[in-house]
Amino acid sequence: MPETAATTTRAPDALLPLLAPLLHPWLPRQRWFAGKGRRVTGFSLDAATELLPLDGPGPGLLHLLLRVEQPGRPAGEPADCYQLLLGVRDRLPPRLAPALIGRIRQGPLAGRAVYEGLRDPRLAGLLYERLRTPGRAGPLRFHATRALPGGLAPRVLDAEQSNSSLVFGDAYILKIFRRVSPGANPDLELPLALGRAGCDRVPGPVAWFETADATLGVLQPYLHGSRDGWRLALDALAAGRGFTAEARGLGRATAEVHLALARALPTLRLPRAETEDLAAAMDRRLHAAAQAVPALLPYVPGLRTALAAAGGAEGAGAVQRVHGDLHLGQTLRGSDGAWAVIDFEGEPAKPLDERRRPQPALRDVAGMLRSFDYAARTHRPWNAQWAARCRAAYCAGYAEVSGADPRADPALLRAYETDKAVYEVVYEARHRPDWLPVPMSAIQRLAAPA
Ligand SMILES: Nc1ncnc2c1ncn2[C@@H]1O[C@H](COP(=O)(O)OP(=O)(O)O)[C@@H](O)[C@H]1O
Ligand SMILES: O=P(O)(O)O[C@H]1O[C@H](CO)[C@@H](O[C@H]2O[C@H](CO)[C@@H](O)[C@H](O)[C@H]2O)[C@H](O)[C@H]1O
Repeated sequence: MPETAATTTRAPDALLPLLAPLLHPWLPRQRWFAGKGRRVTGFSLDAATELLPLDGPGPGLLHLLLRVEQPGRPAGEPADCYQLLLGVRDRLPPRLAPALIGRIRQGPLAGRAVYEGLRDPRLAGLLYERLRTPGRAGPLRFHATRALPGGLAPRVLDAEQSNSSLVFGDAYILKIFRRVSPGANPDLELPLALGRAGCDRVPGPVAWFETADATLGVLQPYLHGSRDGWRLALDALAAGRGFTAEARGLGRATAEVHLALARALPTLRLPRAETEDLAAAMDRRLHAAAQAVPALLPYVPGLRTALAAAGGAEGAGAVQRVHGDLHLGQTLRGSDGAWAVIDFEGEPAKPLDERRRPQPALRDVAGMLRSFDYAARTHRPWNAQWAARCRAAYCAGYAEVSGADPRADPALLRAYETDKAVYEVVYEARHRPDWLPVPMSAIQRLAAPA
């Protein structure tokens, strides 16, 4: 693969002391920073690539794979690795002032402003140009599956969540993974497989970039004019409208995706010992969660009972690749009314090999059922009936396409809902403490006898 332009891979030892004082206060404030609530005790660099020189006349663009040391890491596990794209300029134009991270204090680059490179259209445009022109830049490899148009204006998507996304000319969206783990990211792997299986519910990747062992970013068609299921659900609630037709359509779309994943990738029937392992893993997650969020402690015995069903329930052993973090915010309804499913990364807090493991398709169904509950709970007054009707319509739509009604295995569904609600408690405690009561109300329900 050709080196597509002059690229310097900086000696990390020289850069890190200059950047560390700036990154130290900035990093924990980012929504996508997964290590919230734990001190940052040090940094190291896996790679530092100058996509544009830092000491040239124009803005520099520095790509970093940064390891962040924090206490409490299990023995033998590496520190979390984050992908950063830093802009470096002498003078920051006023429109980029909000993107400032800090100014370098010493060395040959002293006085230069370091800022979020993705917020600079010039630098974001350069990244897109790299994707259009497959090749290498230091350790970074760029791939494209088709010819892509040039000259598309970039903008950052402000709905910043676990990752960062850039839209180019309302034609393509580039997701930059923030926490990077070795292995194929399912957000590239699954949409590619779904495309091969002829599933048109998922926008297919048209370009991506990676290192030898990790996926770093994926470009896919931007569904211009679409609205996400979460916003649509909240709008319906605010207007006092039901959402059952939409929920049924979502159930149908989920089943189509599951059927296509089962065609494209292996499905398995696990022996009882292995389903017991799945249930044991849920139990371990519950205990870890209760340590992290003590409010869970009184509910642990009841939740354990609900989780145990995952070991022995009827359908527990039928597993396949799944979405892994399905909720209303991962669905988009186009102007034609058709639903698309996005973000196949799985739960960002879980290790990659766990996210890629085949699981019962009910895991995704349970995720979406939780989401209807979330939407209803964020509305005042709480509209329990609205959620119940959506949940029933979603399951009915799913059954119409797949031939299997998720409600036929209530104990298994409840186990997966419980696992999801436990995950949500930890997620909210870390990222949005004000939202903690939402999954806690589900915890109370799920911990009570069925
Ligand atoms: N193909 C797409 N077309 C239109 N909007 C999209 C598309 N993919 C993602 N989005 C928008 O970007 C947001 C973030 O994307 P997502 O994949 O969920 O990222 P994250 O992993 O950061 O949660 C979504 O909520 C959605 O609004
Ligand atoms: O979309 P992400 O991959 O970043 O997923 C994470 O963030 C979600 C919130 O943005 C979180 O979802 C939870 O909140 C939603 C409402 O904001 C709700 O619809 C979901 O049902 C609920 O799980 C998700 O869990 C987390 O992984």
